[in-house]
Amino acid sequence: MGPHATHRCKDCLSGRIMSGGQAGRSSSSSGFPGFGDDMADMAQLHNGGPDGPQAPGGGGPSGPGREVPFKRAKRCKPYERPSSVSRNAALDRERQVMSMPWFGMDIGGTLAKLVYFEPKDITPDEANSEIETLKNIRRYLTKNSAYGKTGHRDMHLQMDNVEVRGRKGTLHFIRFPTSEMGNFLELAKSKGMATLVTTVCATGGGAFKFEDSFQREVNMKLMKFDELDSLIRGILYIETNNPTECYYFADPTSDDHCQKVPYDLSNPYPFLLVNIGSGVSVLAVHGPNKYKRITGTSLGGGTFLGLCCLLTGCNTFEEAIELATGGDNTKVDKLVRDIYGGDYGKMGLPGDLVASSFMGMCSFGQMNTKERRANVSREDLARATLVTITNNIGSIARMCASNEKIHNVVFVGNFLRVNPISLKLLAHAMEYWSNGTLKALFLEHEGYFGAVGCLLGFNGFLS
Ligand SMILES: Nc1ncnc2c1ncn2[C@@H]1O[C@H](COP(=O)(O)OP(=O)(O)OP(=O)(O)O)[C@@H](O)[C@H]1O
Ligand SMILES: CC(C)(CO)[C@@H](O)C(=O)NCCC(=O)O
Repeated sequence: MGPHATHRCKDCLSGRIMSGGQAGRSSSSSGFPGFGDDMADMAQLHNGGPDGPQAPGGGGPSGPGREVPFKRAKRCKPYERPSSVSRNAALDRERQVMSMPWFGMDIGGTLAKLVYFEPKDITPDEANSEIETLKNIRRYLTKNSAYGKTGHRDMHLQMDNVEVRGRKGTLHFIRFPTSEMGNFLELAKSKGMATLVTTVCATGGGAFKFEDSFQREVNMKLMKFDELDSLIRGILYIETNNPTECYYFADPTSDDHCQKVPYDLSNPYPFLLVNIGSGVSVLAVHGPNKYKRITGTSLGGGTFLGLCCLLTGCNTFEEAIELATGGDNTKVDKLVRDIYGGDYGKMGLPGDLVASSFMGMCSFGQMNTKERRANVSREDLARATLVTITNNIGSIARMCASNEKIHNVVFVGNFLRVNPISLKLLAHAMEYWSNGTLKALFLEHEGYFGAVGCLLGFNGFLS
């Protein structure tokens, strides 16, 4: 589609974006088959530290001041024979983590993601010696799809017959709002978790925030992992284990011809990774242990949900997306053609491009603003909010990809859950504004990679 063509896709409307390895299988000294000792290196390599103060301009992308150039992998320390005390502590750790049940948890700003590994290769001896509590927990998790009022198992994402830490089994994917952590811990307690000696692998900000509550309420130790290390590790693992994990959209703007097409991501590097959670992190990934966080923005999925609730009175993400699906952002936004009467041809800006988000709502925007406001529905407001947030993220992603000279842009995070409008908008934007040189890629397990990555990890834990 050329710059002057009209953008007619109902999913995108005028929401065009402006301006725009394989997981290791080797055995390792950790004793966890499938994982090398690369996590420790990874922790040293990445720029995972806190970002420093918010850049001026508030919600915009965190600026170049936050960039930290690639650090070279530190050389391994010369081998020192571990003392018997530290050896015992390490063995203790390993024993705790290896004892079932195996969970990986990513406790984010909005959603907590819990990945449960159900072993399917249990020997008769093991089955006999397994305590009742453990059997009950397994039954409870695998036979239900809802837990309490707000916990859900995403059954369509379940992965059977996978290998984790040398065992064969099934991965189950469960989520609940982080705000319900108190109830989650209550539930875990009521199922007898506190009677098991358990260490849970955990990541995300909540692994730090809720560490004491886990210990106090359910006698669980958290083995903490960095969220971005875990994210990448999880992506590589799931991509390796699911041949249809990665896809792109062919013809994203066409209602009739738009198609989801599988994409082979087995040689992924380099790629730009855009994680759209409550906030957004943008990473340049050059190898399994080699990445940097380029930038981020606080205008993310949390912003969409917050603004949408304020503007429309809706209460859930699902409701917000449903409203947006029936809305028209051109009733709310000001388009290039509202300013130019048509295209701004010299700069390649088509008339149906959003020139200014939400400007149609403000008093100096239009002569007939009052009537216009009266004509705007909740659906239109939801759509405009979704398009605004998506466009902004797309624009940042595009600039980062071009600065880093990277062509594949992988979008993940739960903002993309049940959200084909944003998926297609991002797909179109990457392609259109790069003259076809950038490709937007998406992954089926959207928001679960961090939880999977830390379930797999052992080396590289933070404490
Ligand atoms: N059922 C849901 N409830 C709330 N938000 C949802 C839901 N489903 C999808 N979302 C969207 O996903 C976003 C959270 O995504 P995700 O779980 O990837 O991030 P997070 O880990 O909570 O946040 P962060 O990584 O920034 O700490 C929400 O802000 C919202 O836009
Ligand atoms: C703070 C995190 C990393 C928590 O997951 C995420 O919400 C984020 O990347 N926020 C954007 C922060 C910024 O760079 O402006």
